[in-house]
Amino acid sequence: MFLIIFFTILLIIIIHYVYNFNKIPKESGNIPYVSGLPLMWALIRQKPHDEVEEIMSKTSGDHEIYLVEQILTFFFLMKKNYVYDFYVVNYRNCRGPATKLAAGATRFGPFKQINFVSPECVKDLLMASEDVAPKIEFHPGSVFYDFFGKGLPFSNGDLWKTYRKLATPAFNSTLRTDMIGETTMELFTFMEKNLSGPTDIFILLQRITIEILGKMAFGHQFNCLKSLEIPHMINVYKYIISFVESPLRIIFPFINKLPLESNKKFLAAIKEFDNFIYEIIEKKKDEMNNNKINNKENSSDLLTKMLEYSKQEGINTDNKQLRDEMVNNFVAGHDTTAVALTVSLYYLAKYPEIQERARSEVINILGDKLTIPTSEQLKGIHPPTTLINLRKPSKPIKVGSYVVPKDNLCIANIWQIHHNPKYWENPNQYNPDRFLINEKSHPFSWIPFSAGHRNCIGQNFSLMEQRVILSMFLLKYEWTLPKDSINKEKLILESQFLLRPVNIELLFTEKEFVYQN
Ligand code: HEM
Repeated sequence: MFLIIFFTILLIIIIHYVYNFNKIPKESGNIPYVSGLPLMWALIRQKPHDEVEEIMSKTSGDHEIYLVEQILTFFFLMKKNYVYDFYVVNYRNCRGPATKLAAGATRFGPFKQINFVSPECVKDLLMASEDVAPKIEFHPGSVFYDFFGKGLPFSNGDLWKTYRKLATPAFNSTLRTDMIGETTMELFTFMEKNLSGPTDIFILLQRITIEILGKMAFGHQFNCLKSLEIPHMINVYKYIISFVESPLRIIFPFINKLPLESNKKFLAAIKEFDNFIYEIIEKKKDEMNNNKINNKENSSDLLTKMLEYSKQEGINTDNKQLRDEMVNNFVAGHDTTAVALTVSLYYLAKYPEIQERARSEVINILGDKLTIPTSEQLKGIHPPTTLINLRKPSKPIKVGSYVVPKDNLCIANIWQIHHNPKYWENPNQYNPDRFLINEKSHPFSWIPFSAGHRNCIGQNFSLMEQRVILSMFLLKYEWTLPKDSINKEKLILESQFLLRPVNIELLFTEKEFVYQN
């Protein structure tokens, strides 16, 4: 049955493409149209992300902005049962000119999308006011809405303004290096107890970034670093994410309404996760109303701070909206940082001389004993990052010398911006020094956390987290790529819901340092 559906859909796609091949759509205005065919072919062959981007970059030539057709291509990655990809230009970028990371958001279906690949054009898009270029929103009936609701990344107008206003100061007060450092020490103990030989670093870093996010977002310990067993709530969460990523359900949303066992299981999982978050919200509210929040330990998480600010400002917070904010922070805040760190550790393994230089930099600032850095010390250490953005103009918008017609999905293709040879010398070469010599020649040529009023609210937190973890790794271990690593020649990134590294195993050797209090 599955095969019949699969081949029928494949046939429809092929007919659609043959029919539309190089036909310039009327709605593209003066924007150049680029065929999505070469990209589709790359996706069929399951090319890694950088090759897919390169193919698209070659196909689009020098255009700063272009319109491509999204394809309903859904190739299941058999090994992981994950979607490969199903839109023409993959806007979840990653690896920037030096070490970079990933993450993403998605919009699927038989739509056209406008791809922004130059800093000048992206600037006009990201700086456009919200009434011209709002973010996309999910609506009831989609699995995205069921889980993400109307959290910051997917809301506009007064709702977004109110919660961004509450979250901004709350985020600033979560910048505590001690909590991250202590959790990193837990990670080292976990590694000593449970791991030997080559270690899948992404899977490992997922554990610590989830643990840190639980503490930072709502003061909860998931205990991902206590044993090899994955905590129940994290399994529930992972199940929800795998469901939300299911292409068939996004393309044919009616499936979600059918009385299928899988749908019931999904809704039950959401309910379980929601109850878990609602309980935390209720507990925090109760603690605050009864003045039980009196020590640093349980008062510096994001949720508590948002509740405190809402009380001070006289803003009524709705439990459902707080739930949406927590869910969105949770999803936006751990794999992104885990990928960034994985990519950093990978390049430092691939280039041992750069690892040594990074270690010397850290030792210079922190001394040569394993220690938790302070915020002051962190200012001297420089790590990297990157990402995506989705806008759907409600009115025609002028971008460079083009006019983007309304209702077209606009994507800032950060990958291509970060690899644009017009702005970066040898963009594919790993060269962290380019940031020291300030090679960035345009304010929008390096936008890992986006820019403008919808930029990443977790940027400072993530950068601090990366700096603490990376510097502590440099003090504690030396690491290399195993001889048979599949990433030996180059970093393989797989396009899933978020861009993910594939089997980045590293070999760690402990350095002989004593923990310094
Ligand atoms: C390396 C790590 C991260 C990267 C590369 C990243 C990247 C981004 C980017 C590019 C956007 C803007 C999208 C747009 O312009 O449409 C964004 C938004 C957002 N990020 Fe991050 N992010 C990271 C970490 C985090 C963390 C740790 C959190 C929270 C704990 C977080 C929470 C959010 C939220 C809530 C938004 C929506 C902001 C709004 O629309 O007002 N992110 N992120």
